[in-house]
Amino acid sequence: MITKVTCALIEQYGRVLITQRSETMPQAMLWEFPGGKVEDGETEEACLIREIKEELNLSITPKKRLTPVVQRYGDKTIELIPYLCQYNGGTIKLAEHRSYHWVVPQDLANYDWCPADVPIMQEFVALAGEQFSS
Ligand SMILES: Nc1nc2c([nH]c(=O)n2[C@@H]2O[C@H](COP(=O)(O)OP(=O)(O)OP(=O)(O)O)[C@@H](O)[C@H]2O)c(=O)[nH]1
Repeated sequence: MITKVTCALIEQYGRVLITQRSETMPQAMLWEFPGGKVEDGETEEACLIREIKEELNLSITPKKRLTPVVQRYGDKTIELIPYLCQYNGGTIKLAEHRSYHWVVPQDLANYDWCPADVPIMQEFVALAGEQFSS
């Protein structure tokens, strides 16, 4: 069975929000785009809005679906579904994560990522590059 997991690429002032998983979470200490598992009967967008409120206390609007990544972790397989998201408001309060950074696209490759996030991070960097060259 494939578990659907959404993740949010929340942009503000040319930076994107990334979060570091805590010592006690699977993929401990690695960086990710925040999000979580889609519940039964829930849309991907509703899942993101709920997870980002629960985990970070932020209000967002999902704007554009990027390319999903299927990743095997041991005996579990996830489909990680990324969305570009608009930040609407709120002050970050970390409920689960160890830390967070607002990062410019050219610095994203310097972080130690969850394996599933690497292609998503690269797609985002390519999109950000297009914006500046047009
Ligand atoms: N949220 C999130 N999870 C990710 C990312 N990349 C990645 O491999 N995962 C994996 O996706 C799975 C689900 O993540 P999660 O644990 O945050 O989800 P959740 O809070 O809804 O679930 P839980 O309450 O059962 O732990 C984990 O195995 C996690 O390691 C990512 O960018 N964001």
